[in-house]
Amino acid sequence: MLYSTKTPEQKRQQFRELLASGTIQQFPGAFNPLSARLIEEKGFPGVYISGAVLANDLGLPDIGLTTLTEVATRAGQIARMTDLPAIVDADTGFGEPMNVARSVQELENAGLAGCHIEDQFNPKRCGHLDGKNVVDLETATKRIRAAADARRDPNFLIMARTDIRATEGLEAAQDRARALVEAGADAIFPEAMKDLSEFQAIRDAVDVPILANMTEFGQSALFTVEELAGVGVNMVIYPVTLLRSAMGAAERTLDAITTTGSQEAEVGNMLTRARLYDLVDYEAYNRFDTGVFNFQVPGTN
Ligand SMILES: C[C@](O)(C(=O)O)[C@H](CC(=O)O)C(=O)O
Ligand SMILES: [Mg+2]
Repeated sequence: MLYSTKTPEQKRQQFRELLASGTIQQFPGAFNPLSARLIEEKGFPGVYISGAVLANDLGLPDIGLTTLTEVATRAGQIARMTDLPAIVDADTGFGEPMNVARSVQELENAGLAGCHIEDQFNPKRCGHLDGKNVVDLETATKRIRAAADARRDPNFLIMARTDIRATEGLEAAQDRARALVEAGADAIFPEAMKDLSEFQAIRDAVDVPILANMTEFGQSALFTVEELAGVGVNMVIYPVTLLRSAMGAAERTLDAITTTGSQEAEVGNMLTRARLYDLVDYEAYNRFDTGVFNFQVPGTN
């Protein structure tokens, strides 16, 4: 009821244990707080919060237009609706290394279990598009060092994302991944890997957990969780998947209303009223209300 029953510290500890478990972890992307509850109910171990989704949800393209305040607020709303650890996409960290330090503290305050910070130039773009630029090694490592030094909870996970594969190739990505770990990264997100052997190459380069981004319509094929586990990937995200599904469903329903004059044809695909009430834990609020209001004050009647 109301919100998570676990503290952010407990969730960060839980996240560290999941990553150390030796089993690959699947984190679907929540597009709002309610979808985080659905992810938890379906048995997933954690929630991803995508920068692309946060931007697109506001009707904006994913080019670094969202502010730290917007991202921390929305990510916090999502994180507090679930007992699962939630990690957030912090883009380039919202500025210079000093800003990155502040960003990490704000995301800690918002109850997140970790974040990833990438080595793109600002304005950044989706990692699966052409025309990306990455910052030099010194700038990239300074961002990560600032992030790692700024956290107060040692379990808050700092993941370094590198976009360098697209511009300088796989060996450069291996070198950069090693340098980012050296700078304090707890995990590596190698962006836009072309095939499984590339994930394997990153696995061979570093000892920390690595993440695979299974975003649709991108550079990587949609590998199965078994395939990714086979090359040593520790966690996989489906960042925009639920937003794409939900918006696809919304478009079909709007078209049905237009073409048939009613939404009737789509009702079977909708979450029922009962399921929706279930997700918001309606029943528990009823019980709470009854408990509060059904009492007698001794001696007054
Ligand atoms: C993972 C990602 O950074 C995101 O914001 O979700 C995006 C996803 C996408 O645009 O499909 C990315 O840059 O890969
Ligand atoms: Mg992003």
